[in-house]
Amino acid sequence: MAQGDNGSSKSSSVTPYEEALDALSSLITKRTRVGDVNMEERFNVLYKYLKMLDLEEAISNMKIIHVAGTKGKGSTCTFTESILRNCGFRTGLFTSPHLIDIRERFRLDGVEISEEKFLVYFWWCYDRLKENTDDNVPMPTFFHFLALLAFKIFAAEQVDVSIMEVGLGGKYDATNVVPTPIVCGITSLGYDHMEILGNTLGEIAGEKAGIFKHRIPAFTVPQPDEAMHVLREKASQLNVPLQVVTPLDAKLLNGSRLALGGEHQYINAGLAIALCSTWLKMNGHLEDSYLKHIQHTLPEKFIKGLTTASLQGRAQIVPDQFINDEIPNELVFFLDGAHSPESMEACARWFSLAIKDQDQILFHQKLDNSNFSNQVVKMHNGETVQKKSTQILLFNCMSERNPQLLLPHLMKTCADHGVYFKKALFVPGLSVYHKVGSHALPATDSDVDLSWQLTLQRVWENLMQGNKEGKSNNSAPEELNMEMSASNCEHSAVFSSLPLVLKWLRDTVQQNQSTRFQVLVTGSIHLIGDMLKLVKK
Ligand SMILES: Nc1ncnc2c1ncn2[C@@H]1O[C@H](COP(=O)(O)OP(=O)(O)OP(=O)(O)O)[C@@H](O)[C@H]1O
Repeated sequence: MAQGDNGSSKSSSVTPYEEALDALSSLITKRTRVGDVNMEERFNVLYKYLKMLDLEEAISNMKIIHVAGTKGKGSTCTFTESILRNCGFRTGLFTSPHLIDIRERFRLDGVEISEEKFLVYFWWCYDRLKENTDDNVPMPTFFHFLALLAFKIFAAEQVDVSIMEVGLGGKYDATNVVPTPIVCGITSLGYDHMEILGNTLGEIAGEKAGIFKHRIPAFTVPQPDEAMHVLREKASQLNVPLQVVTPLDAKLLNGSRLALGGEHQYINAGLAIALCSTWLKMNGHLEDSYLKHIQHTLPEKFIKGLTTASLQGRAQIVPDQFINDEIPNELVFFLDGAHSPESMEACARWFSLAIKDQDQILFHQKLDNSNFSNQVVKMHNGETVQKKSTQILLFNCMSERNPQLLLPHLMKTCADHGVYFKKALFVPGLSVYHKVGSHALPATDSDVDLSWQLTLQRVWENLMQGNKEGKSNNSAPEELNMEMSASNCEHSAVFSSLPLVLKWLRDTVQQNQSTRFQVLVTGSIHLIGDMLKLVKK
């Protein structure tokens, strides 16, 4: 029987799945900072766990694609999985973090693992580790356990290819126990997790290049010189043939669109194509000559993979279901889990283009269906007015991040595209980051500490003061009633919870029927997960 956090037995109302999540939560420890612990020593313990789980041989036989990087790992892995699945292979995909359910991290043939299978493999690993660990070799930490579980699942399910996304860094990441991957990929590098990985791009690149293995081919995307220099140096030390892949040329998709939105996805797609073609070649499925052609034409199965892949919370557009029944498309959420300066820019570019695209789509819908009046709205007094779009920012980021870096990148890139936010809303996350399952939800809304959100608000208001010329191009609504916010300033507001934000947005939409609200939700993948839980109910 699993024990609760306070040591008491769980009541019988706890489902087996919740019971497993409770056990998983017990493995969560505070994140290690450099100097706290010997990273190498901690990494090396993983080999003991592999032995306990009898996974050593299975891992060395797996046909693994291993991907590290700062931005685009999840997207690159998702494209890679989708391409190889469409080529007819059984796939296993391990990614992080998850948005709503931990099982999103383990996909078999493109679908998250079923609860039944998860439970079987979970307890198989957990129980064995419990039996074999002690004070000298304690239970693995949360992420170590998840990576071990992924290896177990993919081995037992006998997938043809395992695509493993590094959780953090590379060299000492739990996924790096793989001895001989088929091919490695390094996505776009930038500044993130500097407290753990180092302060320069060179140091960060060095950590990520820690996934390179002797003579195993590796690919990367165009990188800043400082990072590329280190990647090349590390590659040559290990005789790794390292190639730089250019972004996918959109023309190769024969008029279709990439399934994941944003210009940056062409970089990730280019890398995914290189990883897949190398994996196919190394496993005897592609001729060399064919690989040369791939620069000029893409096989249909590759196109299908790239245009049907799916990943939640990255450039995802979700119309609010609640509003939609009555007034279509008045409140639309643009969700993107960007949380580093570079990804903020990518996200801002995507949002700025996507809102224009959305207006286009609605305009065409109107032409196709004369009853669907989305550009023009009839007011209570019978008057018809032209509908306007207003942009709202909904933001939160973890306190380790520097809002002085993130928010200016976001504001400037949007402004460069002529997009100005009517209001920025700051709100704490709903779930507790370091818990899973029912533990992830706080017991009560009261006593929420809003000091971080008030700091974010100050940064935003200062930016707006310094940017007076960047006036809003949204002419409506004139007044937004911010009654429910904890702190209302000229350009922003702080709310104490996401449900309150959602209620305020829905009320505001009702009160401003001539306006379409386009809400960019970003800054934290956890915020995106919380938002999806609320709006997709
Ligand atoms: N090649 C890229 N260059 C810059 N930004 C990118 C790129 N790819 C993705 N992004 C941005 O990063 C966000 C996260 O994308 P993705 O999940 O693919 O990356 P990740 O490396 O797995 O990130 P995480 O740090 O969340 O694990 C996206 O929502 C987008 O804003």
